[in-house]
Amino acid sequence: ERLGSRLKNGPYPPGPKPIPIIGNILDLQIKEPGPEYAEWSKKYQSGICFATAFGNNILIVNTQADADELFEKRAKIYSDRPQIPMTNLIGYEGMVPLMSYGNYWRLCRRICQQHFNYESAKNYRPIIYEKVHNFLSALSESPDNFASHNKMLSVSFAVAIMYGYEVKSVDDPLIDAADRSIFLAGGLLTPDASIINLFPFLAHIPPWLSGPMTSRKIAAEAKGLMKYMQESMMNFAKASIKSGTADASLVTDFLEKQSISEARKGEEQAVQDVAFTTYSGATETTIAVIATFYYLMAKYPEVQSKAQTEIDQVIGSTRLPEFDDRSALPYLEAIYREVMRWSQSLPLGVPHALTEDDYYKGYFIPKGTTVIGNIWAMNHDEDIYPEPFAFKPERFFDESGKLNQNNRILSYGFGRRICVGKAVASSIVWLTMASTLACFNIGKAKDEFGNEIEPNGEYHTEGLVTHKVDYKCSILPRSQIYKDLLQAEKTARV
Ligand code: HEM
Repeated sequence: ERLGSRLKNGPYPPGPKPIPIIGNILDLQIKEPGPEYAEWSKKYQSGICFATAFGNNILIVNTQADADELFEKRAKIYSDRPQIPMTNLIGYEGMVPLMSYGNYWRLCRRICQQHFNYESAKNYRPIIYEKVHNFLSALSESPDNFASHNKMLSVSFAVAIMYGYEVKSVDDPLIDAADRSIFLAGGLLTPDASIINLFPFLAHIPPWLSGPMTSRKIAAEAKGLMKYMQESMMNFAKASIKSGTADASLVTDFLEKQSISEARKGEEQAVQDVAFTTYSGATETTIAVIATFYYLMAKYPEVQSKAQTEIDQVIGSTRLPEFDDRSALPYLEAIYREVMRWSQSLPLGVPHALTEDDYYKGYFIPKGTTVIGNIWAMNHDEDIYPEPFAFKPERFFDESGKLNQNNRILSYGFGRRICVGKAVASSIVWLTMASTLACFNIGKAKDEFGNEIEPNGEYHTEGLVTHKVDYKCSILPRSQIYKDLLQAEKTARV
């Protein structure tokens, strides 16, 4: 049947030769798929490569030009998601990144857009200032607890803007429940380095092969924890409205609106789904980017001191950086772009799926194909980024010394499924970078004999997300003035 389809419709794009029945499963089960798939493009002389596994088709898109053509120009048919049967068992059918391209996704995406677009992202600025300054204060008190402070920054921000909930510590039971649920779900949706996410068929393999009873138990636990977090947060939001203490947030604003006018059918469920999605989408990714930034500042002191000189010249040392300073700090902007290019928290993005048969560059791509935008490959494309493994913010300047036009952050993905929180993410990451460089010198940690310790440069992948492995670095205040400024802010908030 497959051969008949190929003869009738034309060849599939090139790729490794499949083995009967299992297809390319062995080619796909690899530790670092981003670089490996990028190699396929060199080997097969094609920006798009094709593979199969147990009858499921996978298209790997390795170049920006092909991503633009398929995900952007042909967005109408390249915006679905591969359906993973485990999703419903875990109760994650309300997660926006996993939803199929239909009316319920449209409703959720519209809610996200209303709340996270560039203009709306400005409404979150007061909360971003508060959370970033809390983070810096905590760092100045206990710099060795960087990982915990970094987590606190992202989770406390996410639940504040979604539920108006204030996290007091990263050990908050509701945060624990959400994180454990996401961890367990990640293992089920992408066992064996994201295999089920790529090949939904595998979720149907017989019990004696997959041990689904264990999977079902884990799925039930993940679902229970997610429901516990969601319901507790909703109850908190309702109680805070009743007592007149509610802070503005997606959920509290919705509940208040609902009490005075009829909310659209299905909207309450959508608001709940968006809130939990935002928690999971906004936390791990942001944590990974900020951990990478601190690592790179410890590794590249010359980049750090150039940015600090720029900050000192533009802002001086009598106040902390503000969002209105952003356009006056081009070198810092280049650092933001380069950090986002150099490492990506989602190296293969989130897989899309094709809803109709398509023809591209003389190749046939069948309906239902899982389409992976290899962000890693595009961010390491030597034609666009010479010396792609070097950390060089200078690559974002033109010959006249001005920031160049390349301001597209590929790490946010593609087309109609592009990260809907990118304006919010950019704000929180940028302010963290600017404020960190104003307040601290990041350097290599030293051992007991005063020798510098190289920070650990490793990453590890859990599900689709790549995390920075913990490392040691030294974080020292640049001056008493910043310490006093942070202390004054903290006192004002209390
Ligand atoms: C630096 C941090 C972040 C990175 C690198 C990132 C990256 C991504 C990527 C690669 C996708 C998939 C795009 C595609 O399918 O082509 C995505 C989707 C998504 N992101 Fe983000 N993200 C970040 C932060 C955030 C934040 C802060 C929010 C919420 C405020 C958010 C909400 C979402 C949602 C809801 C989706 C699903 C969109 C859909 O399927 O329609 N993300 N993100």
